[in-house]
Order: sequence, then structure tokens, then C-alpha cells
Amino acid sequence: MKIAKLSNAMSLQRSVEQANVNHVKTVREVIDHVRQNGDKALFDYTEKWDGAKLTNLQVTKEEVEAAFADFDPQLVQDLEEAAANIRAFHTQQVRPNIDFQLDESSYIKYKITPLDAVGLYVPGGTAAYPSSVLMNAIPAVVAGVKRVVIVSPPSKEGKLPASVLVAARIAGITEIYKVGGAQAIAALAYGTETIKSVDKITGPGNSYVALAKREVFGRVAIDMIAGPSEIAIIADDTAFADEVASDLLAQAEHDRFASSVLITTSEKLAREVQLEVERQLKQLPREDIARASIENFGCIYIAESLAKAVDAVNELAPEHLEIITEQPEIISEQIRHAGAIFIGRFSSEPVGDYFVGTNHVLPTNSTARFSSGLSVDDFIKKTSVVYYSEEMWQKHYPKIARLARLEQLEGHARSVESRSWSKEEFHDC
Ligand SMILES: NC(=O)c1ccc[n+]([C@@H]2O[C@H](COP(=O)([O-])OP(=O)(O)OC[C@H]3O[C@@H](n4cnc5c(N)ncnc54)[C@H](O)[C@@H]3O)[C@@H](O)[C@H]2O)c1
Ligand SMILES: N[C@H](CO)Cc1c[nH]c[nH+]1
Ligand SMILES: [Zn+2]
Repeated sequence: MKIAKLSNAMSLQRSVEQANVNHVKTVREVIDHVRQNGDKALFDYTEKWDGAKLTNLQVTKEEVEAAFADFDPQLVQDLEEAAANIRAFHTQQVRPNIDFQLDESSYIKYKITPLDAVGLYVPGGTAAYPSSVLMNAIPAVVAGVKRVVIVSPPSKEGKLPASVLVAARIAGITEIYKVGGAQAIAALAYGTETIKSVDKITGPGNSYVALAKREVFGRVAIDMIAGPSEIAIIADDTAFADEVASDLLAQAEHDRFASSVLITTSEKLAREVQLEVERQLKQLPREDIARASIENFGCIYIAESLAKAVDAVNELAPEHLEIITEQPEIISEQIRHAGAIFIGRFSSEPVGDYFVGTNHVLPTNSTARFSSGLSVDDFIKKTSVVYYSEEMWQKHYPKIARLARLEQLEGHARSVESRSWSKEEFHDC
């Protein structure tokens, strides 16, 4: 892992965008093919890219039951406890309608309505992510979405991982399809014979999935384009090198394009973390992925001061930030841009990935400057409602008409003026 002076921090450029460009053509072809050929295209692509020859796209009740029956009861309990924590935190995010009384009878409102149907993409491919099932499904259920659908690519044997099915059942989701990649996103957006279209698609995935979400945006809503995982750690000489190294590697093992950055005021810690990363890399089953990520997108930066480290993090706006310093809460208050912040040595990032209750679907690629992680807000919409009494109308319509004429919109002015006789007079006619 490289060590550099912090002045070079922002030269850490990712080449993810370039990889994306190469996939755009494929993704557009896949979407067109699914629109034209429906289920047949889904079967063909699943055979081509996942190696599975399916006869049925939908997961049956029996498959879910079988997965549950064979699953380690301790893990079921762990998933259930994680689900309860996620449910508890997300329930706090539920918003009431806003009612604003204008006079005795007139009012305006902000009315909250859950979305009717959402599709959750659960990545398959290189790993199974039951935690992502919980992180996507629970906020949707808490928001009150009626139809929640899961799509995920099957194994060569035509199965979804038991852990994904168990997590889906714990979250209360029963409509699950064995399809992944851009073809799954196209099916959710446009519908096929088997999969009815949805209103919004959420969930992370590889660059084919991310690009497909971008392509169908407008036809349906999407949560975000969540790219490869990222972590930045601010640490001083109170941090332990082995702990810091393991936190960097926890993100690196996700993806060859994941980025892991340490910003420290301690040169000693920097050198020790460098050695530790190398030592611990050899112990990881996904060493090849983690090593590629650390070599291409990993760096240890030496900062002159913690204030400079804070500035760099605010510029970088990382998906995850860990603060392992003498007074981490004080540093945390100065952070303006990060998807999620983990304070102190006992709040390592996997606490949030799996268990504590916060969401792990977070903005990447510096988009934490202007966006937030997945929440109940992603599964609702807000409609304004207006009720004007005759008295309110009487009082304000001349002002509205004048404002309309200021914009030379005579039709608007006449619309508001056209009520210039009361209901009683109307009924008397
Ligand atoms: N941000 C988060 O919360 C979070 C959580 C979990 C995973 N992730 C990320 O999700 C991603 C998972 O990626 P993955 O690949 O393992 O699974 P995936 O499910 O996203 O993608 C697998 C699918 O990609 C498609 N595909 C593969 N090769 C293709 C090709 N040559 N042409 C067209 N389509 C092709 C296939 O349809 C396949 O089913 C990783 O980047 C990981 O970091 C993020
Ligand atoms: N750290 C990932 C988001 O960047 C989420 C995840 C899922 N499983 C483990 N981790
Ligand atoms: Zn993770």
C-alpha cells in the first residue's frame, strides 16, 4: 500500500468511469432485447451470463421453505436480530403528513404516500448478500410499500443462495425472481410476461446493473448509482495498526475497484499499517480482489494536522468514514460530507454493514456531497394538497391574478377570477 503526503490526496483518481463506458453498449442492447422479447430474453441472458438453464423465473414457496429448514438456526437468529435493529432505526424515519391550517377551514398539506411497487436488486455474481436484502427490503416494508419484489442472479444450478431466501423471508418478501444484471433491471422497468413492472428500483450491483439503472431512470425512479465500496479512515497515534489495516481490507475485499484510504497524523502508524495490510492480505480468502483494490485504489496519507485530514475528507466525501483518534466525536462534528460516520475503535464499519440498524446502501464516488444513504424516504412520495375556502379565495384572488399577469399568463388570471360569484348565488340561478 502506497504512503504519500496529504497534499496529493485528491490525485487519487478512480478509473471506474472508463470501465462503465465500455459497458454502455452492452447494457442498451440488453434492455432493448428484454423490451422486445420479454421472458425469453431473460432465460437466454441467464443461461449466457449465469450459466443457468431455467424453466421458471419465480422462486417458489417450497424453495424458500427448504432454504429455511436447512439453515443454521444461529444464523437465522443473528439475521433476525439484525433485521429488528434495522426495523427499529428505520421506523424512526417514518414521517407524518404535514398539516398547515391557513384559517378556520382552509388548509394546505404535505401528504405522504408509499410507492405502490418497488424492485430490489440483490447482487449475486461473486458473493451472496443477505445483509443487502435486509437493508433494501426493511425500509420499503416500513414505508408501507404494497408490492416489494426481489431480483437476484441464480447460480449455475438455477438456485438463489439460501441466505438470500432466508433474509427475504425475515424481511417479509415473497415475490422473488432468479434474474440478475441489466436484464433484471430492464424487466423491472418495462415488465415481461412473468415480472410486472415496478415504480422504483433500488439496490447495489456491478457496473452492468448500475448502468442499466441509469438507462431506465425516467421510466422508473432509482435510488442512486451505488458504485464500488469506499472507506476513509482518520487516525492519530492512539490507533492500533492491526485494527486500522483490517478496516481498510474489509472494504477492499468487496471489489477490485473498491477504495480504502487512511489519513493519519502519525508517520509511525502509517508504516505499521502498511506492513499490517500486507500481512493480513495473505489471510483473506478473497486476497486477489482485495490486493487489486489496495494496489490500484488504496493509499495512506500523512497529514500535517487533524484539521487538514478533516478538510481532505470533506473534499473526498467518502461512502464510509471511520475516526480513530483521541477525541473522535469532536472530529466527527467537523465532517460535512460522508455517507456514514463510525466513531472510535469499537465502531468498525462492519457494525453498520450488518447489525447496528443504520443502512449500508450509501452514496459513493463523492456523491455524499449531495445525497444520502437509503432510507424510508426512498420509498415514499409527497403530494401537496390545497383547500381554499371562499373567504380565503375572496381575500387573495386579486393578488394571484396580478402575479399571473406579471408572467403574461392571462388564462391563469382568468381561472382564479372566474370564481367571482358565490355558490349561493349559483344555486339561486
Ligand atoms: N453498496 C452496497 O451496499 C453494496 C452491497 C453489496 C455489494 N455491493 C457491490 O455490488 C457489486 C456486486 O457485483 P457482482 O458482479 O458480484 O454481482 P451482480 O449481481 O451485481 O452482477 C452479476 C450479473 O452481472 C451480469 N454480467 C456479468 N458479466 C457480464 C457481461 N460480460 N456482460 C453483461 N452482463 C454481465 C450478469 O447478468 C450477472 O448475473 C460489487 O461491486 C459490490 O461491491 C455493494
Ligand atoms: N460495505 C458494503 C457497502 O459498501 C455493504 C456490505 C454488504 N455486506 C457487507 N458489506
Ligand atoms: Zn461491506
